[in-house]
Amino acid sequence: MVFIGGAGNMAGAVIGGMVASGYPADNIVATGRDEQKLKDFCKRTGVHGSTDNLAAIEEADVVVLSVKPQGMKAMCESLAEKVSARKPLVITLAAGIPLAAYQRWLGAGVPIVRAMPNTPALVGTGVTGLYAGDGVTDEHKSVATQMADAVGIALWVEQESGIDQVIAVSGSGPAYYFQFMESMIDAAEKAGMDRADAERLTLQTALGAAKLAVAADVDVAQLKRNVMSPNGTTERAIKRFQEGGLPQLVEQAMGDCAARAAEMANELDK
Ligand SMILES: NC(=O)C1=CN([C@@H]2O[C@H](COP(=O)(O)OP(=O)(O)OC[C@H]3O[C@@H](n4cnc5c(N)ncnc54)[C@H](OP(=O)(O)O)[C@@H]3O)[C@@H](O)[C@H]2O)C=CC1
Ligand SMILES: O=C(O)[C@@H]1CCC=N1
Repeated sequence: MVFIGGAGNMAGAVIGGMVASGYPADNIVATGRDEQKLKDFCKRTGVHGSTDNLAAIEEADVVVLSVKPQGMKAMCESLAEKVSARKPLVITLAAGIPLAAYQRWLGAGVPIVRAMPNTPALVGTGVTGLYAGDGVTDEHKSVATQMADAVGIALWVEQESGIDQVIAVSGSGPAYYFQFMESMIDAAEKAGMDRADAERLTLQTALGAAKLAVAADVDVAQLKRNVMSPNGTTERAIKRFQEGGLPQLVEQAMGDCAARAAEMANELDK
């Protein structure tokens, strides 16, 4: 499996998670332009590295594309001849680029899966949304599912627009939680707590809440009520969140996120 842009944030997290889960590092090649960065990454993970994309994909059955959306067209066009001749399974991790664009850039008939992972893949708790284009076989789907399962949970969506919904929930979602944690840490420090203590307590609380929510047989609304004593402290805090419009704000932010993914598709060089 060859990851183009493999030492980057997203592919690096997927590769790190795959290797940690037992996938043989020897079967993975990461490519990049920055030789030192690639070297450090390969040393850390045990995978092979190359600064030559064309040489790296020479015999690849699976090519994972993980460069920034802005660099995707040029990168695909540079691989097109080889990819359209050999037709490996191409899995793209990019947000905001529709399958139709890859078909233009790589040539028709190449099996392409759009995958939308998230960075918690690095610690095996990732979420990957998947969408299969034309010509993707069950065998291809099982390869993509295996990659996703190795680093967390997978969800196949039926419509390509489902990928934008996945981005709004889980692709970008880790950053929403990091923002919330950052705000809690800042507030606790402002209130007089030592920053390191604030960080430790905030992170453990986030971890505990997520673990409890996954394990519990009641929904998150009930778990929230379980923390709220009538006329107690939590009720006062939650009232402030609700009066401040947090639920609406979350809905708007997720809407903006999905809208940005759709907008990015219109900004592509044709
Ligand atoms: N970050 C995230 O949480 C998520 C990102 N994504 C998607 O993943 C993709 C990558 O994002 P992210 O990892 O954040 O970005 P990064 O910039 O961290 O990673 C991109 C990598 O691509 C490499 N690269 C760029 N051009 C080339 C090229 N021509 N040949 C080989 N390698 C190249 C860069 O290497 P070098 O520095 O050596 O140039 C860099 O390491 C994006 O398309 C994004 O939409 C999807 C889900 C979540
Ligand atoms: O912010 C972005 O565009 C990428 C896609 C999902 C998470 N990061």
